[in-house]
Amino acid sequence: MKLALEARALGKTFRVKEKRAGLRGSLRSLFAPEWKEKTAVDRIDLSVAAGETVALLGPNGAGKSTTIKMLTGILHPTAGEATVAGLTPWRERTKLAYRIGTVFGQKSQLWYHLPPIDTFELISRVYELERGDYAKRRDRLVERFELGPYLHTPVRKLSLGERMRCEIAASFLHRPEILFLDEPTIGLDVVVKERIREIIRERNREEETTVFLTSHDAGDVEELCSRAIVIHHGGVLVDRPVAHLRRELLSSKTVTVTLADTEDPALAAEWFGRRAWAPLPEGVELAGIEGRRVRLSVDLARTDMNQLLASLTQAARIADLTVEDPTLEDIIKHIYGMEKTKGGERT
Ligand SMILES: Nc1ncnc2c1ncn2[C@@H]1O[C@H](COP(=O)(O)OP(=O)(O)OP(=O)(O)O)[C@@H](O)[C@H]1O
Repeated sequence: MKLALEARALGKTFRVKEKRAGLRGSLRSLFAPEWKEKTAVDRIDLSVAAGETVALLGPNGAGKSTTIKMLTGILHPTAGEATVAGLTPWRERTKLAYRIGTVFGQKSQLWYHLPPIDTFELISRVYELERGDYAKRRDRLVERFELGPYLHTPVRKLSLGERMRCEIAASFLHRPEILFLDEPTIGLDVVVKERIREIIRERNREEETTVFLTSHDAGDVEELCSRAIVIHHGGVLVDRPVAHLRRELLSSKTVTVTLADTEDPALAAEWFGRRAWAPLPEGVELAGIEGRRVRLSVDLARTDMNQLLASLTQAARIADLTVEDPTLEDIIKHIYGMEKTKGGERT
């Protein structure tokens, strides 16, 4: 198996100024600052095979951006080693730039006052792309991302969605082997998100581009990635195929019951909260009530689903009933929760 990237005991500790309390403390901090060490990434191990699509997940402050910055050579680690496309990122950053693409959702790589076509041209010169090949590739990306109408408009006048499509097209121009994406769809509408994901998937399929992304959007993970690495407090918590996350980590189902319209919706709360069961059976939680629709979260380890459905149909006249897997969003929340509980036990 060819590796696209590998990190061993990779860590980053920042030195941060500790602020003292009060005005006098602030003044003292100004003239005699007190420093403390802050671990952003705690000696993580990870490896990604060539052609794989991997999501790096974690709550705010978990160390995702710091990890990506070390893997792309922007930051020097304070511990450990990493190899990306066979290179040490922070020592061979220029060489690495030819082999990888980067997209930071919060930071533009396009020249703000220039139209995207000029940035594309500059990129083609920086990477010394062959003219004919570059023109063909640019035209194909322009067509796939539907950039035609914005190509000659200065970037500062583009909407966020238009700009992000240009950003991602720009990162693909030099045929990177590995694409690093930090929050690529943040703030975009569903249509643009979908378009971006579709083209990233296409590049992965056709050119076997390795994708390594961070996102708070479960859709990015579900639609783009085959594996998820969850980090928390700077360390790796879970590393699993996305398809397994659901099965292995949350043994719950969401049951949605729609009461028949002969039933009074005002009674729903009473039925499910008090009348039908008082209290709700063990392992069943009321997840929400909207009019006649009631959502229940059911823990399969503690509840017999057959019995539950039977008692539901007895308790009320039901127009519709669905049983679904929890969303990836729920699962990720659950994983963070697991870590919190562990943290609680430790302290
Ligand atoms: N330059 C820096 N100096 C000091 N501390 C930093 C620096 N950069 C990051 N940190 C700290 O390191 C930790 C990890 O930050 P990082 O940006 O990697 O998290 P993240 O997982 O990307 O979070 P988010 O989802 O909010 O973007 C945070 O506590 C952050 O405050």
